[in-house]
Amino acid sequence: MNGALRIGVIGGGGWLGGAIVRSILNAKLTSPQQLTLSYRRDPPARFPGAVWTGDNQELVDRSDVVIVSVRPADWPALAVVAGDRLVISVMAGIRLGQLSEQFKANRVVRALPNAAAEVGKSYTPWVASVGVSGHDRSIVRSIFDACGTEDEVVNEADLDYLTGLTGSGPAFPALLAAAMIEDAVAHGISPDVARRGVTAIVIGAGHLFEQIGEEPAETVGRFVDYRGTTAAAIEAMRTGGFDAAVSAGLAAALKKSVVLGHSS
Ligand SMILES: NC(=O)C1=CN([C@@H]2O[C@H](COP(=O)(O)OP(=O)(O)OC[C@H]3O[C@@H](n4cnc5c(N)ncnc54)[C@H](OP(=O)(O)O)[C@@H]3O)[C@@H](O)[C@H]2O)C=CC1
Ligand SMILES: O=C(O)[C@@H]1CCC=N1
Repeated sequence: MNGALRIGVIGGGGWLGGAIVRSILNAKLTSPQQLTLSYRRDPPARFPGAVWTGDNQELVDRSDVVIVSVRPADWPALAVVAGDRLVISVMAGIRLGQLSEQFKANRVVRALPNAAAEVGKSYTPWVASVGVSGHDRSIVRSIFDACGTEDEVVNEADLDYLTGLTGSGPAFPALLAAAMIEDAVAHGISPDVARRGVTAIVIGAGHLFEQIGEEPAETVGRFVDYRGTTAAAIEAMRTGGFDAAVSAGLAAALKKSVVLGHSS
């Protein structure tokens, strides 16, 4: 990808939009001067050299690629014409057909990064409309590879499910970690030690999956077979409804993802 690509990010000062901009700049996909970012209220004091505007049509006109990163409830108010530009939405729930119609564009991609984009460790599934070319696909890959890893998926139903699984995903180890820290502190462990220990566990488990390539289910099975403290904990957690709670949570996220598209 060359540095001349003109990229616009609608909502570029937000949580996810800002994380994508930082990743794009770190990867040198473009220069600050070729970036146009939009805000709603006040121009954020971030990304020196980039052009900030409150006018989204100006952003579109200055860009070859337009990333849309406003909340689903705010996107109906975005009355811009993208024409032949590549439009990449990272909004949960909003469908390709809705995007094409609203932005009057036929090169449209629906992607779902996650909060780990802030540290270049997002996983981003994405799906493209029929008008998206091979060259467009390489642009999409380069943007989301800059944020972590990515996969093109085959249909929007997969993306709806993955919105709840990987889009929401960093919150789930955080939920487990928060519960573990709370339990440790309740047992008299100092909050610092509890936090350091639990953080090391989350990172260590991730590295085991990534570097050794063991399936998580195999890890669990190895510990269950060991018949020690871990097996006792796993069996008590499962008896307490752990697997059912995870399934119920992911079903709720999927439902919300579909509802977001219908209600926006
Ligand atoms: N955060 C996450 O972990 C993830 C978020 N997403 C998706 O990313 C999108 C953005 O979410 P997130 O970054 O968390 O939300 P934020 O609220 O942090 O960011 C949204 C930004 O959009 C701005 N904005 C709203 N309307 C306009 C407008 N008309 N023109 C220009 N800017 C506008 C807001 O400005 P202001 O502050 O002035 O209102 C805000 O800065 C959502 O659709 C969400 O579904 C997807 C995956 C993960
Ligand atoms: O919670 C949310 O709605 C956003 C979209 C997916 C992940 N975070």
